[in-house]
Amino acid sequence: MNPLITLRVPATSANLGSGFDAIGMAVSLYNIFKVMELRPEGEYEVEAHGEGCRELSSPKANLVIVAYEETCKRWNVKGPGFSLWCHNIIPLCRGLGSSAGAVVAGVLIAKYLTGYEAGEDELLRAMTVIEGHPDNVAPCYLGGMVVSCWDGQDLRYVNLPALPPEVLCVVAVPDERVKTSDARKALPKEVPFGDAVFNVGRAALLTAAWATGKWDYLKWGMDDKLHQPYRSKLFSGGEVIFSRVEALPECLSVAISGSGPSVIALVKGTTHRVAEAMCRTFTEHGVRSQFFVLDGSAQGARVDISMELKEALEAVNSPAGPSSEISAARAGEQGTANKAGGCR
Ligand SMILES: Nc1ncnc2c1ncn2[C@@H]1O[C@H](COP(=O)(O)OP(=O)(O)OP(=O)(O)O)[C@@H](O)[C@H]1O
Ligand SMILES: N[C@@H](CCO)C(=O)O
Repeated sequence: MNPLITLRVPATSANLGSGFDAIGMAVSLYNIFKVMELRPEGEYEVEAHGEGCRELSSPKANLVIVAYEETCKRWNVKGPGFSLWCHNIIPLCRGLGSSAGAVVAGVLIAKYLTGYEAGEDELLRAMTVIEGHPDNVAPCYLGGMVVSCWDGQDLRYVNLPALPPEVLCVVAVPDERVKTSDARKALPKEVPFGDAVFNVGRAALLTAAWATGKWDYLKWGMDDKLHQPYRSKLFSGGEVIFSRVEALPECLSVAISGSGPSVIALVKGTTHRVAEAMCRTFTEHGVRSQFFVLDGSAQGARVDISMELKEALEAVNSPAGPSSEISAARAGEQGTANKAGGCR
């Protein structure tokens, strides 16, 4: 059966050190979501593969569906239920924006299943309200490197130029999870004035250096005193990994990716020594890890709408609802609800 809607969303690395809650970049690792068929309002099925497939197979626990429902409520529109097929490559709770990818997908599905006329600004606002901060959802939706500011109601955002091909992102992902909500609880309620001033300068330098290609300034520009000193204690090896990786001349800069525990290094030149130093640090602290060498100029969310969507929406919105014969035949083709395959 052809999907009615196919979405591809990139992973994102937020903060980049100094840009807490404001700066983020899309990287070339993608989740795929497919809306396979429509169902009556409030009825969902999920077939999840890959990362977290067991926990994400329950519609109630699946953030794509939660975000879809919240968006319909925000826009005060009724949307049909649907069966969702997902292939998740982005590791969960590792600081690579898995939740943002799910939120972006849920909001976009709401747009296409309800026909609500939301432009780019409203889509990004709806995504930010659900995620709580814009620095993952903005690059996930728009692609590339994005600077964004959110006051709880309005959002301003600017895309910076993409990383040049000679600068790559090495991301080491340890085999332990840190939920963003826990990583936020580890932050202090107040910070010394000097630390705030430190970060203003660093974040300004980061964006100016990025805009003008002064990559050698990243080591300064990505330095941070607002969150990394507190969060590096939350994962094994976090307190030593930076100094080891920064010592390598090919490493331009290193930061906790998002709320951690993954660590991202921007590298000019060969990547293997940086990847090896990161993974060795995790191994020495008793944690297995994997690494990815990623492109930091990834495209944002991509949506493909099938020709059959209009017809399917008309059928589900008709007073009789979807024909039970069609539903039965499609359920037979698709297999049982919540079927999980290729689980990791
Ligand atoms: N592909 C997905 N489909 C549905 N829900 C997802 C998916 N990926 C993540 N989630 C939800 O998001 C939660 C993880 O969000 P969390 O913000 O803690 O981590 P993260 O987004 O991976 O990291 P960070 O925000 O630091 O980049 C999961 O526990 C799950 O509830
Ligand atoms: N800015 C967010 C990104 C992770 O979602 C944080 O660091 O908590």
